[in-house]
Amino acid sequence: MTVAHVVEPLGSDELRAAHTLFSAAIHRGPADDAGWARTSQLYSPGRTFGARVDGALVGTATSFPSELAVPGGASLPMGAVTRVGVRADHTRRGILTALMRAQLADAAERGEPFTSLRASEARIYGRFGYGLATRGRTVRVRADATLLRPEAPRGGTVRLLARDEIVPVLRDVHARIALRRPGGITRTDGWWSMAVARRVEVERAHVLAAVHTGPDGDDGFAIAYRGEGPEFPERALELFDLHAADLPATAALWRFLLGVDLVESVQGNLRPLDEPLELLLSDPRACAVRGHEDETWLRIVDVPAALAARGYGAAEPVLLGVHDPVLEANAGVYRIADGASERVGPLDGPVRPELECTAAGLAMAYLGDRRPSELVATGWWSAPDPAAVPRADAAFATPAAPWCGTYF
Ligand SMILES: CC(=O)SCCNC(=O)CCNC(=O)[C@H](O)C(C)(C)COP(=O)(O)OP(=O)(O)OC[C@H]1O[C@@H](n2cnc3c(N)ncnc32)[C@H](O)[C@@H]1OP(=O)(O)O
Repeated sequence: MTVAHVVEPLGSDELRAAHTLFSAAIHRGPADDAGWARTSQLYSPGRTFGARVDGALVGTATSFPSELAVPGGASLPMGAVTRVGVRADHTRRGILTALMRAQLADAAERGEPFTSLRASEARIYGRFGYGLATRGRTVRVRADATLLRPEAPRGGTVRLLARDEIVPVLRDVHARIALRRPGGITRTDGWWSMAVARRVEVERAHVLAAVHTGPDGDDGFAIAYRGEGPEFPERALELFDLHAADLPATAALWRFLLGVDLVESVQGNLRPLDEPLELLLSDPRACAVRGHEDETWLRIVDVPAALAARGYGAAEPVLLGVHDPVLEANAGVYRIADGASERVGPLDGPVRPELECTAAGLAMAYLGDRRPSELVATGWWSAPDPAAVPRADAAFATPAAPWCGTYF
């Protein structure tokens, strides 16, 4: 059943109501004044949509401006979509569909070639062209710094930050290093205020924040809290954030965390799939992998711009057909050759594609998370010409697993 609804951008005077609606949709109460003062900063002017039925607000979605690092070193504007919710008595009537369409049209108008989000449930966003583009793993490491192999990279020095240094220092370090890996995104001041400063200043929580200094200055950091809740054993640290420019800095930060007194384990959620913890440890079993989860879902809003912006591995040319019923301007046949991409015709034109995918399927390979061959094998892509599959694998290959590392 669909109902008559209107979707439109919300003014600043309606953001608190939108946030309360979202909070209720995820079974949380409304923010108090102090909480709202923090959390409101994630809302960027003009980027929140509301859906109304008979004048009443029944659905909302917002985004904040960010940049996304793509393979090859470039980064492009991206809308970081968050706080999506529909009132429980209005679900399954097309409200989210209308919000998503409005938001994607808005991103296209703003010239943002991507939107990205973290999904509360994995079945929601594929129909709008989102594909699972980065994944992570949850690891629990026995806390014992002597477990790091003597030959493991040592890095430079690690220092703890005072509470009032945490946000200003880490914001700058993150901005310097976040876009080195495909999938990395920039954070707004509103993000820092909501995600970190709130914990430090409003909740007065104990925060262990450490910075690594390498040969070129500060190049990595970690934020950890005492793990709370039934999933954490006694004396566990929960690693909220660990970004580093390279492996020596990563190893030094882990060595530091594993050596903190009165800590028996350190749990990192959604760590990069290729973070080589087991290779750094003398006892690889000290690192228990507790699960793999989806991290970010990517919507390629402007396929020609996105395909042109990323780098490609050395490969013979590939003709890729992209289908996109939601954003039809993306549909067409793209030729990827000599490290570049161009659209060479419509899907029903004389240039026949060797491989075909949807926007969601393309997003799964775009940052390097999945190889075209695995997507063909599992039916996400089709291969009218199977000989093109290894060529596509070589073209889309990336040296590192894509990873975002920012919760939004
Ligand atoms: C980025 C983020 O903020 S993630 C947080 C998302 N929000 C939540 O999870 C809060 C709780 N849930 C909700 O608010 C709503 O159920 C939403 C936003 C997930 C979906 O809103 P709705 O208005 O019900 O979606 P809509 O009616 O447009 O659904 C479109 C299609 O998606 C399907 N769908 C929607 N939600 C789900 C779901 N959770 N699981 C499976 N299918 C779903 C619908 O069945 C429908 O399919 P159909 O066209 O074949 O009938």
